[in-house]
Formats: sequence, C-alpha cells, structure tokens
Amino acid sequence: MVVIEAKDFAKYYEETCVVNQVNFSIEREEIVGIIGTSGSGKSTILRALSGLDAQYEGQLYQEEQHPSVVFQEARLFPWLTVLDNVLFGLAQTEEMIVRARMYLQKVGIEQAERLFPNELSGGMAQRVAIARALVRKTSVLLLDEPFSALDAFTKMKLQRLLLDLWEAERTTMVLVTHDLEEALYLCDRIIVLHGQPGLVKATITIDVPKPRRRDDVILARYKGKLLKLLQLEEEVE
Ligand SMILES: Nc1ncnc2c1ncn2[C@@H]1O[C@H](COP(=O)(O)OP(=O)(O)OP(=O)(O)O)[C@@H](O)[C@H]1O
Repeated sequence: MVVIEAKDFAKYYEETCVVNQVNFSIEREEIVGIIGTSGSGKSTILRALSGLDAQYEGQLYQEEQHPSVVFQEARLFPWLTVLDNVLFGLAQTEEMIVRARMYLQKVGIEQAERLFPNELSGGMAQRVAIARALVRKTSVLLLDEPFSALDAFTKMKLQRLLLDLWEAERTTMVLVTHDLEEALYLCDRIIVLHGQPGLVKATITIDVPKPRRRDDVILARYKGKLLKLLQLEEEVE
C-alpha cells in the first residue's frame, strides 16, 4: 500500500530549478534511500515530505500527516533533560512518560534520562533524537543524513539500532544519505538523484534480505552500480 507518492515534484528558488521531474512512490514498511551528488536536491525533497516546505511544484501525497524527522544534528533543547527533550510538546501524562522511557530504553539510553544535552556524546544525542521521533506514534520516519556527523563505529551501531527498531515497529522510513554503505545496509530501494537541477537517474531495488552483512558480495555489486550511476566510478563487473 502506497503511503508516500511524488508526482512531477519540482522545486524552484526564484527562477532557478534545483530539482525536477521527481516521481516515486513508497509502500508501507519500506525503507527507501535517496542518494545523490551534493546539491542534487535530496534535502529539498525531504523537507517537502516533512511539511516544512510547502512551496513546490507537482504533487506530494502523504498518508501520514505528521511524519517525524531526524536531522544530522540532534537539535535537542539544551535547557531540557533527555527525558524532557523526548517529551517536548507532548502531554506529559503518566502513559506518555512510560512510553518515552520505553523508547529511551529501545535506543539504549535509559540511564541518561536526567542528563542534559551538553553531557551527551554525539551518538547519545542522536539516540535521543530517534527516541523523540518515534515516541510520537508516527507511521513515517524521515531521516536527513542522521548519522553523517558520527564516527564510523557509532554510525554502524546506530544503523543497526535503526534496523532493530524497523524490525520491531515496521515504520516506513525515507533516508537521505550520501553514505552508499549506509543506504545499502538499510534500504529496500534507493532513489538515485543526479545533476543540477537534480533528476531521478534510477531507482534500484536492493534484493537482499535484512539484516544484511556489510561485506555481502551482492551489496558490493550494487555499490558498483550506484557509483556508476553517480558517475563516480566504472561499474564493477
Ligand atoms: N534557501 C535556498 N535558496 C536558494 N537555493 C537553495 C536554498 N536551499 C537550497 N538551495 C539549493 O538547492 C539545491 C539543492 O539543495 P539540497 O540541500 O536539497 O541538496 P542536497 O542534495 O541535499 O545536497 P547536500 O548533499 O550537499 O546536502 C542546491 O543547489 C542548493 O544550493
């Protein structure tokens, strides 16, 4: 069942078209990646999907009225504790507090609920951001380079965490990333944008069951294909 659909989506700033002729549809429970060269319009598409930007051409259909978004920076309120950050904007009922704690536990950070953001590592802060997104009972999670500011080990841990959360909750996810390994590890399909204005060059289905081995030879072949599509390397035979 389609939960997100873009039809001839395009975005202009003044007279300049930054992304054009974008068509895709996303099924419930899918994890779909959007990758592309810098400036090809990945974040532009995600911003429109999040509802933060309503000034675009074409149509965007979204079943979920309130998708949650996780950005590259955790964007926590520095004057609130971890628990209060997760609860921010929600009715602080006993039930909601229990739910918030449950998500802090799911992202492995329940022991830090009383800490303030300046006491957290980058990885911990991003765990809080994920908990804050999921506690909102959203059926769609939008992720804009969520792990790109983290070191390689933390990044891999959080990618696995995201996959565990997906396995438990089957939240539909749209993941903007410039990390091909991340996209190949997590995504069922990858939309490849290229150029300026950005155009959809291809949509690749990653036909490997999850969870995947990062050193899977089939994934390596997909990576070769993606590099070729992005015109970064000759295709790996
Ligand atoms: N507020 C703005 N005014 C004018 N142009 C903008 C504005 N925001 C973004 N752009 C332009 O739109 C294009 C697409 O930007 P976007 O951030 O969506 O690209 P991206 O693919 O996410 O890039 P990156 O990988 O570098 O983050 C870029 O050329 C950018 O300069």
